[in-house]
Amino acid sequence: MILTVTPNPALDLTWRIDRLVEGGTHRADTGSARAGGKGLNVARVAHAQGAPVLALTTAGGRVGAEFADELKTSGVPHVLVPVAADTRRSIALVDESAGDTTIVNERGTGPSDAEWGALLAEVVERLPAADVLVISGSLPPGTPEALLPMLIAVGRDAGVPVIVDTSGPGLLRAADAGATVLKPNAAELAEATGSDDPVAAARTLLERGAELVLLSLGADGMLAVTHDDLLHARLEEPLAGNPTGAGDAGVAACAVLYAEGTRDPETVLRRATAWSAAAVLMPLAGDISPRWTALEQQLHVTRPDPDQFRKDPS
Ligand SMILES: O=P(O)(O)OC[C@@]1(O)O[C@H](CO)[C@@H](O)[C@@H]1O
Repeated sequence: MILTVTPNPALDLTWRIDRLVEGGTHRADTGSARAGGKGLNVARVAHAQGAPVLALTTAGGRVGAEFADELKTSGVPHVLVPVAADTRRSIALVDESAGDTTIVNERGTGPSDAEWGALLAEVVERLPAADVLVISGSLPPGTPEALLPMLIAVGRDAGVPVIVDTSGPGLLRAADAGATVLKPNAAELAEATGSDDPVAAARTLLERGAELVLLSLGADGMLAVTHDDLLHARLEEPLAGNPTGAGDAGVAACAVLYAEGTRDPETVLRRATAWSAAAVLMPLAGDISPRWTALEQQLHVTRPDPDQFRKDPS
């Protein structure tokens, strides 16, 4: 079973608009509201592909009630730890003409120490049945620094691989705490390490303890960086659509393979890139298109020159 933990869940609100105009008023058909946050998306994708999952997160207030309702309807197995603070919202405006999406993520309100304790206790209780632990998404303001290392430590103590997709200082903390796989995007990695050389920055995460860094490059595909290899997977032409949740689909692919005992970096990279691309074809985060198998076959996988990913300082 894949156990996902989402420390900062969100009710994902998505609207499709013809064209985003800064400062303009937009009209849209009724939008959708879905229980989101990165770990929820990972669980949804893996569940839809037939993998056993359990999504663990918190829910609180009026927004949390809507979040819980939608999650129940989705059929994704889950456990919600009740919290006092309102669950946050994440707003996605899908610009149909530009083919891109603008996101506003509320920062969220952190649970109390007792509520964090209850979430951690749930993780510990469920871990014996898990084959992999996924910790995904941002950490709400006020999250104790020790929380992420503690979550990773309980996963490691249970003997399961721990996959972490987070941003900010949490990324380095996760590497230090012994996360098995890290999945930053290029901007998150640059921000956390201060380096304009993504491959060198990914290798610093490996030195801190990870065995694999999956680095998403948006339209340019994904890199798999290990201690002794560098692989790049990409499609000939990038796909147009809604990229929200594409990275989560990549994490789901990695989790499914790790849960099955497949840790070969090239296999993981191919599946993660294909599921990410297949997510772009779907209107909402948390879904992937059945075209993923065809996309996987169309991928170009190379051992590139690491310098080609360096950001030109000019
Ligand atoms: O604020 P975070 O946790 O970094 O991101 C939250 C979020 O934007 O990420 C998902 C897409 O990856 C959305 O479903 C979700 O609400």
